[in-house]
Amino acid sequence: MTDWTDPDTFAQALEHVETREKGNCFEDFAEGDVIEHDPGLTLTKWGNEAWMSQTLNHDPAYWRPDAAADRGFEEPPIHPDYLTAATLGITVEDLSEKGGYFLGRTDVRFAQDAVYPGTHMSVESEVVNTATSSSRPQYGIVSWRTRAKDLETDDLLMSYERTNMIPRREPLETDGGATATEEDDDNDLPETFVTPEGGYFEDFADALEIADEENGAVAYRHERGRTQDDVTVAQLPLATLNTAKQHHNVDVMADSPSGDIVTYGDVTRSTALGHARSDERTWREVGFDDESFHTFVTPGDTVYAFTRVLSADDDASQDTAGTVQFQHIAFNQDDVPVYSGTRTAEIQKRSN
Ligand SMILES: C/C(=C\C(=O)O)C(=O)SCCNC(=O)CCNC(=O)[C@H](O)C(C)(C)COP(=O)(O)OP(=O)(O)OC[C@H]1O[C@@H](n2cnc3c(N)ncnc32)[C@H](O)[C@@H]1OP(=O)(O)O
Repeated sequence: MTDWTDPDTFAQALEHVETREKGNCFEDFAEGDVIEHDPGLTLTKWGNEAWMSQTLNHDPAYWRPDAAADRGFEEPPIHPDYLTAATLGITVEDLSEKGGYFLGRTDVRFAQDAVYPGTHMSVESEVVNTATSSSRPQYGIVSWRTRAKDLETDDLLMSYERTNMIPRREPLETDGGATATEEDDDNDLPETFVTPEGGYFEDFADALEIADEENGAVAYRHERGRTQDDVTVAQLPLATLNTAKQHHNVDVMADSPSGDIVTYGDVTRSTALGHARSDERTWREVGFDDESFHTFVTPGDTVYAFTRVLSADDDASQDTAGTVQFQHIAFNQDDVPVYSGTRTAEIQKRSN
């Protein structure tokens, strides 16, 4: 009788059987398609705290009831980064499990003042664009508009537009691109770099004024770094039901360009944002735009953050805050940018 567990026999069996594949290829997406994502996720205090602790988002308003009350929350709410990561995590099985890389995201907006633990989410995505990748004929580029709702009330919680590279079932016959353009080496970095004196709205507004007078920029780096480990690379994305093999299958990823599992883009950006927020008095997160993931982050890499202050506007949802627009750049131990994006946040005023 055949012993199917004999290693030689089993190796032969593996050669002959089909693999029950997961995920969709580029050809499976057509503009206008709406996909309702099956996995549900209940936003838990545990998930929230695991995410925030490991990404160094230690703002007391998300941890302590008294600090939450001071900020106008009923209880410590779900952190906007965890809400964002959990929304995207649920979509991976349908949208990008085939192996697509998360290239970027824009128009990230939060529809509620706060979302609380215990909220059951339902998430859907609409295909808004499909495009040929001129540089990589084995991939296409797909963008989706994703919306997360409260399953019970149907209220919108958040939405964004995300873009991924998605493997084609049939690689396109092209010359492979040759689209590289001459890099423009000219940079127009200012001579003066101003650092705000503190983390209140006025500190950012004052720094912008000084920079303006000196033809400079408000730009600085944050001291903290977070080295990527099993928890950040594999555990955090899996806790959002993100099934992307990039984050947890070392065997498959050994043959990929990164040669290793890679950090979930939302972990990279949330970690950099955590560093930045530790140097400011955040009141509310308003939104994010033009987010890009420039290169891989792998276990052992350290994520640092750099901030540029773009504008400060004395207008917010309440008088005790103003609105600041930042550009945040996450970079690694070799000073290579791995993520960039603009962020709009309400920042507390000093008089508060
Ligand atoms: C959740 C998840 C996965 C999932 O979801 O399941 C993850 O967390 S995974 C981890 C986070 N992620 C990464 O680790 C990727 C880091 N990144 C890279 O490693 C490199 O980026 C690359 C190897 C992928 C490509 O490398 P590269 O080929 O040198 O890159 P580029 O030439 O810049 O871009 C190629 C083509 O993508 C177009 N393009 C770029 N950015 C955008 C954008 N923002 N919007 C629309 N189109 C864009 C570009 O316009 C070009 O288009 P063409 O092919 O037509 O020229």
